[in-house]
Amino acid sequence: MADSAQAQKLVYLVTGGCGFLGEHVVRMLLQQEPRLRELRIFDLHLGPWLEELKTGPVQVTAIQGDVTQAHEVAAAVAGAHVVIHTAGLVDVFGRASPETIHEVNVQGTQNVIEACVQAGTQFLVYTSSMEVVGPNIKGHPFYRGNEDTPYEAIHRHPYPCSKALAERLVLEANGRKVRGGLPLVTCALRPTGIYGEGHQIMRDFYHQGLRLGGRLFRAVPASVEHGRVYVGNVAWMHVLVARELEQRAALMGGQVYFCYDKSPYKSYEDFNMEFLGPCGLRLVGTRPLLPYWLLVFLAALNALLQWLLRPLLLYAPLLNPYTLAVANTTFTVSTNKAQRHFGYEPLFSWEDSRTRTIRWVQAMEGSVQ
Ligand SMILES: NC(=O)C1=CN([C@@H]2O[C@H](COP(=O)(O)OP(=O)(O)OC[C@H]3O[C@@H](n4cnc5c(N)ncnc54)[C@H](O)[C@@H]3O)[C@@H](O)[C@H]2O)C=CC1
Ligand SMILES: C[C@@H](CO)CCC[C@@H](C)[C@H]1CC[C@H]2[C@@H]3[C@H](O)CC4=CC(=O)CC[C@]4(C)[C@H]3CC[C@]12C
Repeated sequence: MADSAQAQKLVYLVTGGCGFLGEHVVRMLLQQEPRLRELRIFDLHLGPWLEELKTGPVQVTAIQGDVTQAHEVAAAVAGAHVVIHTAGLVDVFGRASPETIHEVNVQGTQNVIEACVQAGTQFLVYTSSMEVVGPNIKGHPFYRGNEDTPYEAIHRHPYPCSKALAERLVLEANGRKVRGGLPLVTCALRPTGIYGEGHQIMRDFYHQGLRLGGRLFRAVPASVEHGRVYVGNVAWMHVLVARELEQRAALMGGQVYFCYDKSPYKSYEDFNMEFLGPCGLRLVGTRPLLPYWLLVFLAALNALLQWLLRPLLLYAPLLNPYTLAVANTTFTVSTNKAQRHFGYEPLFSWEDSRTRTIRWVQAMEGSVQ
């Protein structure tokens, strides 16, 4: 693939290319992959920003489609050299049913794999998640762990269950013969909590803080550390993996890589304050204002209300037993596997990542109602 005769010859497909991460992957590919001829962006909902990309040298093809529909996926994959599969239903709030989460995240991924096999597409990069590992239902900490750190990964929630199943499908598909007889080369990237421009939960916290008079109230102890990674670096890692998979198929095929960078280890809330603080918000309390047992009670109450109200309306607050458990369990990654296997170094320093995210939050101010 790296040979110069193939300059501007490659066709890439990004599923979920209009999502938070997907948009960064799309833009990163256009900036950093000189061999691109065509970039296909497949998503359930296409963004208007795609129009501006269509004037560049690379053919940008927007495809409105659903990963659960095998024929739509097959049509999008036909003729692609590389597929980056980021599409997924990211729902830990109970907005979608467990069946829908499974259908999109697991069946959707199976459809992508089968489409690669049928079309003769040899390279598949899958966006997995740290949630495939943990935090587990027992709340065991994962402290500075790497891809080989033993951890009891036991899940009940539909989202991590679906990501774990889908990741397994992708890894097991490595080596399958695709049309034409060549082996499929797959690999899975596991971001920790992604942040950066476009992050919906950061947006929600910002607006909540404004509604509360510029304050947010600490709910999680500052000692609980949460792994975070800048979206630009996650996108860069996807682009690099896609680029290196052919040359290093024997090493990288069937492997998992945590997505990491130099973002500091902090609690979820303290980390968010790195951006929300300079935008005028204040985190009240050096300790959680409410005792943990009360938060557990409120989270359980929210779950009960969600269930009771379901026939009438969708009640899906941020706080539920699962999000409380995740936010209260240390999960941090310390690894250099991506650097060793394919030369990954973060493209954005922590200072750049922070500045970019702050600028994005500041730009939102104008749009606050
Ligand atoms: N946001 C985070 O902190 C993390 C996200 N991830 C993974 O990264 C990937 C992207 O996540 P985000 O960008 O945060 O979410 P997102 O919700 O912003 O993006 C997902 C995209 O997939 C599309 N999509 C959903 N269902 C689809 C379907 N049936 N057919 C076609 N497209 C569909 C959505 O329209 C959306 O554009 C997901 O696979 C997620 O599991 C992994 C770790 C952390
Ligand atoms: C107790 C609340 C009071 O402020 C704080 C609630 C914060 C939660 C909504 C988030 C805390 C940790 C987040 C998750 C984590 O970053 C790992 C994730 C990986 C993914 O693949 C998808 C998103 C998420 C599950 C992410 C979701 C939001 C949190 C639970």
